[in-house]
Amino acid sequence: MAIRFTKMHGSGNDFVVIDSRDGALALDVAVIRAMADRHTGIGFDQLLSVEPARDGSSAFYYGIWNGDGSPSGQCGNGVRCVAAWLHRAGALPLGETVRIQSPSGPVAVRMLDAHQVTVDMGEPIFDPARIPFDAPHVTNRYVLDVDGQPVEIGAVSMGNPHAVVVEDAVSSKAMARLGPALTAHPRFREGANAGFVQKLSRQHLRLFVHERGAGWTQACGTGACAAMAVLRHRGEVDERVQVDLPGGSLHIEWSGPGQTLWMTGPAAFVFEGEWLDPQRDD
Ligand SMILES: N[C@H](CCC[C@H](N)C(=O)O)C(=O)O
Repeated sequence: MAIRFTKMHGSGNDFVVIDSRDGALALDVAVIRAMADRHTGIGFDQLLSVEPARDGSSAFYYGIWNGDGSPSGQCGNGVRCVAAWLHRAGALPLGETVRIQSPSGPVAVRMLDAHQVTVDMGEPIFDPARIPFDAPHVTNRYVLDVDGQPVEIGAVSMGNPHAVVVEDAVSSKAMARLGPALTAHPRFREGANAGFVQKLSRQHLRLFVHERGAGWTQACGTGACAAMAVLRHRGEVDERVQVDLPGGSLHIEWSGPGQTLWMTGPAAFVFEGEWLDPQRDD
């Protein structure tokens, strides 16, 4: 079966976007993993499907799968690309705010221009039971045992689970080991995206993320939201923060508990193509 797709990226976090507004898409894990392969497939961090709305108040629903085939509840860079894709398809006028349903709930997107998107990401969730993260109650800091070593983290959900390590200078060797270890830590029973954030000032962060289901990525939108939210919750950053990731910068705005968090950043088109089922013999 041939599947048409659009290749996109948000600050270097790359995606395949598939039009399933007719609701007909049915992909199994094996096909997603084959498409994700950067040698024998298309290559992507996540696959995003644009589907008919599943509730009365959203314009569309979008599905999210990591390159390893695992599902996710939210994708910050991805939903900006879905918004730009809808705009290019004539389904989202510039400046109009539209609700898009995701597996973890609705977000609201607005095209500032053809390549910059601002997203109401909802309120960061610190309740361990909703992250999910194994802890008796909410605190600003948790200490995990990683291979016998104590590691201090913040834990938060943006519709997907995040472990945030705040370090002044994370050695790349330590980070290379800690990223996968935190992603697979048993206290995150559904896994976690592991962010390593350096505070350059109260308005400026540098972030590296080892993503659940995708590994180290050029950028992680929910990771940028999570890192800012953890530091804001500790009172260590202002309500408007620039987050620099290897692939680009995102702008996060959150005044605090009870308020919604906004993320603004780019969305870029790369190419369009057709996935040919590798089993086809023609
Ligand atoms: N790996 C994530 C999903 C993609 C998140 C990231 N690409 C973003 O921009 O937020 C997870 O399994 O929760």
